[in-house]
Amino acid sequence: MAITKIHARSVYDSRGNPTVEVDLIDGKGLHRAIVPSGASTGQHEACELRDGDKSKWSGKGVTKAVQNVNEIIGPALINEHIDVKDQPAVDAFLNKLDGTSNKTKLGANAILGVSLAVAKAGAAEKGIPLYAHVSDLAGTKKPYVLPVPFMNVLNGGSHAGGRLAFQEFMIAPDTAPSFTEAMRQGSEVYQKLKTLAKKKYGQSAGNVGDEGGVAPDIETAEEALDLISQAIKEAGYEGQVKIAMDVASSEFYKVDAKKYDLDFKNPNSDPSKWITYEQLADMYKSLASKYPIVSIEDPFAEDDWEAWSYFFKTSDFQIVGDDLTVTNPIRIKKAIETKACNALLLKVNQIGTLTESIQAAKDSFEAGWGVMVSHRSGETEDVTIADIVVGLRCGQIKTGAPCRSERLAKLNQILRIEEELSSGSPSAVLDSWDAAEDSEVEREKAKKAAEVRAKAEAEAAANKKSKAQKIEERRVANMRKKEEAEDASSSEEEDPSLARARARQREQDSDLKHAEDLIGNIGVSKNRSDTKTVVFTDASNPESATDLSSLPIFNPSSKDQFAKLRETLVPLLGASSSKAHYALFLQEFSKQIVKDLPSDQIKKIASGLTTLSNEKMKEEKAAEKGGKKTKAAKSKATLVANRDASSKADTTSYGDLE
Ligand SMILES: O=C(O)[C@@H](CO)OP(=O)(O)O
Repeated sequence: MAITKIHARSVYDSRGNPTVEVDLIDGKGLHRAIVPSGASTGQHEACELRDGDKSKWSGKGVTKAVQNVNEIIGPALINEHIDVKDQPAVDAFLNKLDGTSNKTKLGANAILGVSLAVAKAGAAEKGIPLYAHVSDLAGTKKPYVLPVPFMNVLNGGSHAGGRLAFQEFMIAPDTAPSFTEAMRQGSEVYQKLKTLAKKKYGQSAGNVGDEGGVAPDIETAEEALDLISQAIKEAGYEGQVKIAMDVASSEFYKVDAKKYDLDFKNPNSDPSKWITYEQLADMYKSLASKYPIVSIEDPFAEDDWEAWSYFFKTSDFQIVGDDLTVTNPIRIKKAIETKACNALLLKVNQIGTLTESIQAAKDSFEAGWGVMVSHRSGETEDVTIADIVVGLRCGQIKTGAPCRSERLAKLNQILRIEEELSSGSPSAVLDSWDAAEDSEVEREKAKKAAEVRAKAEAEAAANKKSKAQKIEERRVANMRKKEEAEDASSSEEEDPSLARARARQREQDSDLKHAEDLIGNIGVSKNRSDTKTVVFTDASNPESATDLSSLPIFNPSSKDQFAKLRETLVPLLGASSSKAHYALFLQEFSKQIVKDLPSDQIKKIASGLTTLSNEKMKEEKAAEKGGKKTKAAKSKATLVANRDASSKADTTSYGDLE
């Protein structure tokens, strides 16, 4: 069914900040999606395009993203006539239209709004619920799995004004016999907790944070966990309702010191008390020995890979990657390879399209990971993630406390789905967990299959390589034979000048052949004395050849001569930087050009590039998002916001954190 109209507008999220809403109209009607927004965002997330005009919405306007939908994405997509049921084709088109690796041109918020609206249109055209359409797209097995709701009932870190460093304390009713029952248990524990918090810490402790959790001014994780354990006990669910934490530790990681500062909201925090990742890991293990903790998210900072791998090796609960993996297949791959965690926090706006989100989940499943679908701290009435978690059969969702409508909208949608799926029969969370256990087995099988496939692919690659080598050997042997034959005949009967021309041509051909993988029509070949000859041929006149290696500029030895070489080459090569193949060319080129260096030198070069890439990313983010603050900057804002805070919970400072 053809799309007749795509229209975006700026609406507001749960923090009162502008966000993108997209309406898509086709023969089936109107399909609407609203994009969420994070506060403790990972540095590696896809670009959320903000206007940056400080005179309006403190720079948080999304008019550019809206304009990109209305003027670029909408018309282009309508013109393309892609079937709305073909989500991968739509999302591939959107990515191509954007053309950047992190959606910095059009904005991940603009792209995601369209991607999700298309998904809803696809479901409507098929006449099935969105979760069923997502399930089709992902190829997930049936029966559907209803998720365990991980409810964030106590807020700390950068989501609250108190001194508590850890960001989220969640309850997980994972033994409830149905989603409906899980919700009842969660809501009862939550109400108990609110009463206890107010009793112990005063009326303001009952004020709720961005995600609906209470925010008492407590200092340590133990205090928070004691309070929650007591609420679970008093509600009558001891042993049944478990606990999970999102530490969001990037917020209190001191990059230079490589340490974690649990007192990060105190501007006069004592550096001698900052702890190493090993000490933090020990703290988690000691907490888990006292409280029923089943899952820890972001236990270490987003780039502290060593700490993640250490923790993975030495602990046995669910370790969830959020800022670490940012729903990005490349970072997920790295986390799988380095054995950094065993679960993914899936946030659609971290990557920007439904297809890539599905891929992130599938990659995670294939590695035997768990997947927890997640809201953002800035949410809306849009409930798409409820359908995604059921459609992908993830078995886990975190979407805040059972409080505040933008949180409950998702949980209420799952209640509807449960009703629809069970039609009154006791379909259950327990069933889901049984099914989830089944899927554990399936995941294990899938993991094995993937290992076998990887091995086969590696062998195939090795075979391919030796085949290529054989072809090359055959080519060289044939050429040698031909040369010998030609030399023999030319020495017997050929005109000497013709023979010379032929020899020269042969040399050029050989040079060109050897260099075909390097740079266009520049040839590289080893001559007999083992110095490299580099011959440039003019395609329009093959007789004209220049030996570049004989030019002094290409034989540098002093520092100045190398500088001269760099000044000559950089503008020559850099002039092509906007061309499509440039990045690919550079990847291969840089590999070849450093391959004779010792490993420590290569490492130095690589780390220089990483630093450059980080700086670039920051600049791009600042420019494209209109000066959106980095995590470090946000932490600073937190310190400032709390400098004069009284010992009571300061919920007014939530806004300052953004
Ligand atoms: O840290 C998180 O996991 C999320 C959601 O709870 O917070 P934010 O959306 O602010 O990144």
